[in-house]
Amino acid sequence: LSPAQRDQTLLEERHLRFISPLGKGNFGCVELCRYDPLGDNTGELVAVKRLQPNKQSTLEDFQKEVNTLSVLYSDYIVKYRGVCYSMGRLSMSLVMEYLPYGSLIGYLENNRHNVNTRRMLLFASQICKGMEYLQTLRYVHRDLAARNILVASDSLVKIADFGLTKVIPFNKEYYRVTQPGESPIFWYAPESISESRFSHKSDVWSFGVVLHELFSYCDVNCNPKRLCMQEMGHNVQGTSISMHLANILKNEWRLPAPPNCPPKVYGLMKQCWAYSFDERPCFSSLGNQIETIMQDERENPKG
Ligand SMILES: CCS(=O)(=O)N1CC(CC#N)(n2cc(-c3nc(Nc4ccc(C(=O)OC(C)(C)C)cc4)nc4[nH]ccc34)cn2)C1
Repeated sequence: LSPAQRDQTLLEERHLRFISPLGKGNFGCVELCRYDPLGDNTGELVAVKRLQPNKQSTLEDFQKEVNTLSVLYSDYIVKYRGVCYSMGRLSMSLVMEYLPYGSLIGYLENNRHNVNTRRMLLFASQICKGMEYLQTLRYVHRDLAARNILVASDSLVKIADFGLTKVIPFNKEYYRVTQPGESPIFWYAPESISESRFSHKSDVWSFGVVLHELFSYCDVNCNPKRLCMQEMGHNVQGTSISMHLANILKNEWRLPAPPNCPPKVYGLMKQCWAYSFDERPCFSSLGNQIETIMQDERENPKG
């Protein structure tokens, strides 16, 4: 964006009217606000991510997240609306479109009985398209999980929360992080767990875990962390949890098929969970396979 255009996305803190909290994470929180410059309640509802300045999260990291989201244009990625500086640029807020149905986890828990296989496959194909777009810009999301997928309507989901997103350098096919921080290791590919290597193919692994969450209706009793901890036995002595997890994955253990999950869908998950990253499918191949399964579902609906 040119400096002049960029100013359009420079919003004024004083026009943001707080309404209610929407979500919370380790480095920030998200609020529902109305951006109401006319002061007559005709302004747009927006989701505002406030930076919780603490030791880990810095203004610099947050600025990178804003810079990432501000250049992404996809129907399947939450829209950037602008940025607000406050405390004389010592703090900032990221303003985004408000998605009324909230996170995929809450949506599936509350709508379990009217979300059938076809709808789940539609959501899966939308996430896949969003990830395919991200890949064209050489971004790896690094935190693809149902908790970071938002529901715009009964037939549209979007990828959100680009706090861990990194650009892969042009001379490499992966990104290596130094400080793993609060890692969601139960969504991580083996090479991400043991070598902190992140690539489009490690995002594909996480996509497989999101498929598992989708077809488990995000049921808390069979979420990835719980199933992995059960497999490892809760008495993980000595070896760190991540070492233990890396071992069971190396010994070919994988998340079990969710109850009533169509075999072809579990087959997709298994492809995403190929131990070596070059055997995992790319997002465009996954998208095509999902479309094919959707076609079969249309012809002989089971779920
Ligand atoms: C990681 C640290 S984080 O703190 O930055 N953080 C958490 C995060 C995880 C992700 N993604 N998050 C994003 C939103 C969010 N929510 C929404 N709408 C809704 C609509 C309804 C509801 C709802 O019913 O909620 C209750 C509490 C059950 C009543 C919730 C949210 N629209 C959005 N547009 C852009 C972001 C965004 C919320 N949490 C990102």
